[in-house]
Amino acid sequence: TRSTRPQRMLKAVQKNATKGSPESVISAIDYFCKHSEWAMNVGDEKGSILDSVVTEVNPSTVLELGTYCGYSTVRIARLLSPGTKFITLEFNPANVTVARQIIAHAGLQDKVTVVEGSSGDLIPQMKERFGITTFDFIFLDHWKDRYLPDIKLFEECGLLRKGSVLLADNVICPGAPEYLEYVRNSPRYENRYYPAHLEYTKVEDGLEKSVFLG
Ligand SMILES: Nc1ncnc2c1ncn2[C@@H]1O[C@H](/C=C/CNC(=O)c2cc([N+](=O)[O-])cc(O)c2O)[C@@H](O)[C@H]1O
Ligand SMILES: [Mg+2]
Repeated sequence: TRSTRPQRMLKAVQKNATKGSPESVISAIDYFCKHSEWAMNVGDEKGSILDSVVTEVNPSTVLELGTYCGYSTVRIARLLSPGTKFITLEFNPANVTVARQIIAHAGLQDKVTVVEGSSGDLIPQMKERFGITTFDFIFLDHWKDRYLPDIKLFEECGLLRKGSVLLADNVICPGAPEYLEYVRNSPRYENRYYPAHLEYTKVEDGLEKSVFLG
């Protein structure tokens, strides 16, 4: 049967990227998406903004929602200090398999734990299963209608502390209007919008950074 786009992306990484080099894995995926097949990775333009926020926060605990093929996982993991606890959640087992291989090709398999399952089920398990108290940095890039229920889940489960930073992809395209309205109208968050473009296109998109005020 025909291969899937994530499988073709993995092949492109294994063929073109230097093993153990996160930068070459990132470049190989961006090249694949620009010249072979578009894919919903955060991409290089928004990826640079992601890099700058991760570097600024310098988190000790990180959560990513929606691993997909592991592109943003590699971008984040390559910037983390030793000893940082980084968990990424993905409910499609085929994507978990591809992501783990792309992350391993970058040599970052010891920096991040890819957990198969849905955020709705796994977020309430973070404390007991992974020994997490609170997350310093959270990257939201899964189904857009899950952003709002999941931020409420973070609050309910006590997984945010004063200063926790949430960064949400695609708040313009495909859009997460209910999430945006929530964080921008809540007195518990300080927000900043980073304008950019939908990965590998000229379509307007951007990232919303929200700092929990406690
Ligand atoms: N609740 C959940 N728990 C765990 N994993 C979950 C999840 N919901 C979705 N996922 C996984 O996260 C990825 C989905 C991303 C949705 N992004 C998108 O739909 C998307 C679309 C465009 N676009 O259409 O232009 C551009 C983008 O940058 C995008 O991120 C898939 O790998 C999916 O299996
Ligand atoms: Mg996205």
